[in-house]
Amino acid sequence: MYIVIINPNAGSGKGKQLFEQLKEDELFKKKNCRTFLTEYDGHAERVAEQVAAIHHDVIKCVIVIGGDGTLYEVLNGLRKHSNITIGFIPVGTGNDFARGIGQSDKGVDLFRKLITSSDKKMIYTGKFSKRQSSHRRTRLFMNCIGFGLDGYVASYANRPSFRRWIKRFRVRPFTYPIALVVSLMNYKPIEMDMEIDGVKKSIKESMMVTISNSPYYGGGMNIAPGADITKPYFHVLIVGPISKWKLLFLFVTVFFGKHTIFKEVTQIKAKSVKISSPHPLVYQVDGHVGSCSECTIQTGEDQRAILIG
Ligand SMILES: Nc1ncnc2c1ncn2[C@@H]1O[C@H](COP(=O)(O)OP(=O)(O)OP(=O)(O)O)[C@@H](O)[C@H]1O
Repeated sequence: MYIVIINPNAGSGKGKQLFEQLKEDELFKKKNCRTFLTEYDGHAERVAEQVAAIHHDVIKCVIVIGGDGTLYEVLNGLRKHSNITIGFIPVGTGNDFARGIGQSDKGVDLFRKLITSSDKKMIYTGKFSKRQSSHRRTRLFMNCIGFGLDGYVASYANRPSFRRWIKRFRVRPFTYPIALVVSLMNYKPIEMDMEIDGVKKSIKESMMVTISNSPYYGGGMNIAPGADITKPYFHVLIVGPISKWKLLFLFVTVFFGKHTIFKEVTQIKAKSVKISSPHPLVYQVDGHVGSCSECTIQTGEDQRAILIG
């Protein structure tokens, strides 16, 4: 059985457009895919969880049609069923997961490839656990988790009014760069303590810390050049104190993966990172925004098969 979970709103309506095309596709009709359209934030996760609980032994693959945020939700909905393969058709704003695994096909063609081929990639999913008041909550992620400026940019980019503006002026590929420029205006560096593979590091001032499983984020920014989701370690990037103008310039070079040559940038490979701060830290994880004062991030344990077509 194929399960297809579609976010119709992803990519400002691209999800819905693709669904309309798929409904006319012979292979889609023949395979009798069970299709679910998401209706709200968190719906994809609920659907994936419920469907897997009932049909886990007959599901061939869960195909996600959406952006990285929808993929993140489905991954978490399936977290008790690591044997279920995921297929992903990107129709989002950023599409960084697909870029990271080198998937260039799109739309109906990609759907046909995923259904007819059995080529899979085993990937490591990241895991983060934050302390919220008295309890801990563990979640999985595909691409990256970023603290500080990263969180502010994602939060701005997710605002419905900003998304409407982006759609109106047809500047969707520039969603994250524009959000970055606006967020930077009022941004203040963060203070934190880190523990990287057990080694303590106290950071008085940092613009951002990004822990990446995959090279890209923000719609094609090569934030962790060389990161590989099939390897059991993260690329941790720490940007120290830096002027706002220089940081803007640094972000131009991120598209070419050249930002690591700046003296303010430190890049470390690690399996486990612990972050704590006396102040709430805003973060983004695969485009979802949150805040916490302590977080542990790990990789190397959870593996999952991804259909690559
Ligand atoms: N029907 C819906 N209406 C509004 N929001 C939705 C709906 N379905 C899902 N969502 C929420 O929209 C969020 C963003 O969607 P998604 O990430 O798929 O697209 P995107 O933001 O365009 O792409 P990207 O993450 O690649 O930048 C999802 O994480 C989910 O919480």
